[in-house]
Amino acid sequence: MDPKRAVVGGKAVDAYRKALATAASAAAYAVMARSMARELLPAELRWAARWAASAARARLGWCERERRTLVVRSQEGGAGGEENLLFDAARKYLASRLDPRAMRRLGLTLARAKDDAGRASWRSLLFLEPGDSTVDAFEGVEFTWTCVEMPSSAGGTKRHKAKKGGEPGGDRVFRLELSFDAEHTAVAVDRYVPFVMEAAEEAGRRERALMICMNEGRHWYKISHHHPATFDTLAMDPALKRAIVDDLDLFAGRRDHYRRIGKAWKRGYLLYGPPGTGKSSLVAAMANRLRYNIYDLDLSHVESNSTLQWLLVGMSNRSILVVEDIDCCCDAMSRDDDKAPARAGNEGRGGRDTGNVTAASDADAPPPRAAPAKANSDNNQVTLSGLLNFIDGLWSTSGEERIIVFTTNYKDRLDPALLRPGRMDMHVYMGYCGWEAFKTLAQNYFALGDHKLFPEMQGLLAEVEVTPAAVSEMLLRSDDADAALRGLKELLEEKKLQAMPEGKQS
Ligand SMILES: Nc1ncnc2c1ncn2[C@@H]1O[C@H](COP(=O)(O)OP(=O)(O)OP(=O)(O)O)[C@@H](O)[C@H]1O
Repeated sequence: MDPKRAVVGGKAVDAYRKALATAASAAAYAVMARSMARELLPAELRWAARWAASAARARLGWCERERRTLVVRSQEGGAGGEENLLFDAARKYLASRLDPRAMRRLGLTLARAKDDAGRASWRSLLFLEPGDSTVDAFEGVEFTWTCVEMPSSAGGTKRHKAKKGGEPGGDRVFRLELSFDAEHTAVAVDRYVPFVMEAAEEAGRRERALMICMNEGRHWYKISHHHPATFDTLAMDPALKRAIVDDLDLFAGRRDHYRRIGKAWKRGYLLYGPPGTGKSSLVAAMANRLRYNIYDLDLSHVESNSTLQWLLVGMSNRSILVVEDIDCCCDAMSRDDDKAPARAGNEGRGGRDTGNVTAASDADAPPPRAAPAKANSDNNQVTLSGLLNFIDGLWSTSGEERIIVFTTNYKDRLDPALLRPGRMDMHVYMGYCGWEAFKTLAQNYFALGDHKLFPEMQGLLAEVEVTPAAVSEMLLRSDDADAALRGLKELLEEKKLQAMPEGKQS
């Protein structure tokens, strides 16, 4: 062995021994001093010494802050009580906040969720292990969540324990403790706890499978909604897309605003443009963004205003009511009304009746004349005014967070009642495929940001009317981007030729 290294090693061992001896004697002195003080000093003097120490700490700003703790048990009122919804919400909220990279130890479990149609799905869920804590910040205040294991006798029935607040399949029961500085009690109770509940609800909504509901008789039939359209995949003018997204986000976050101004929390969009320009895709993108269910109302299957009312009140909150091709519905309703003059003057509820469906604007229609009783008894034919009145009236107060979308290929054919200001809040034109829309499609289909055919494509798209649906169809034809773009170029050239006056085609 190198003698130099042996000397250095020996010195290190000596230094370590000395440090150990010093630490041991310091600890022994401390223990001795504390027991001497306890025996020799009277209680009053000890109390005074403690008081002086804490006063000194307070002066120097070292005072320990007063803390408050809210205990969130899995069952209200202890064992066997009602399930505590806040416990569930807090667990869900924490699951979305816990970061496995930042924590030494975390629980992981599988949770079973059911969608509105009763279909089950599984997802993994992180949770705090007993004895562990995590800190969350809200409005600049630190909140500490701690998971505490409860004595087994306090946990309720075995079945209950396994279901709520317990380890899946086990019989251990936990509670959550939320602690914070006492001065922030109002923030905790008035704002943080509601925020946690809201965030947990939102997390639940994000996980929930979406449904599309179709009417039959007075009922809605639900099926899962898996339309993959999103605002990223929608090919349309970027500024218009941004405006719609902003409008939707503003709407969805405005519960208090709508309450304050005393208006129903609903918003109407009229989507118009040629077939195949993405109106239905836009509705799907809206639903996917907001996590709303879609209610696709087929008015041709609705026999009467009363059926319509049943259907509308049967819709859930946070949903989109869609009436496609509303111009055709208006036509059909107008024709019905022409054929049945006896019904005139008796449509709708609450006396907001126009009687004349073509003049469905409730604002402009003359007051209805008293109608014969017979006419009243069979006046239930569904009308545009019935639909609009109900959407504006009773229905809008029977639920919250509703979006109404009417689509049409022919805006100019619409009844003026539909276009009246305040009825459809936003009119969105879905047009032919322009250069920007094409770039989105090229990106979606082939992850292409650029291509040698792009300059030519840009020129052709400026001259030719082609729908995004037709472009999508050409891009779908091949997995090879070059081949697909060549096919599309041929289609555009052909369309350009067709659009030329006959003499100029060569
Ligand atoms: N703007 C678009 N962005 C992306 N894809 C689109 C767009 N427009 C159409 N498509 C494609 O074409 C298909 C048909 O489009 P969609 O049904 O949304 O059009 P539409 O305007 O609702 O037509 P219609 O008026 O006939 O109901 C979609 O499934 C999609 O693949």
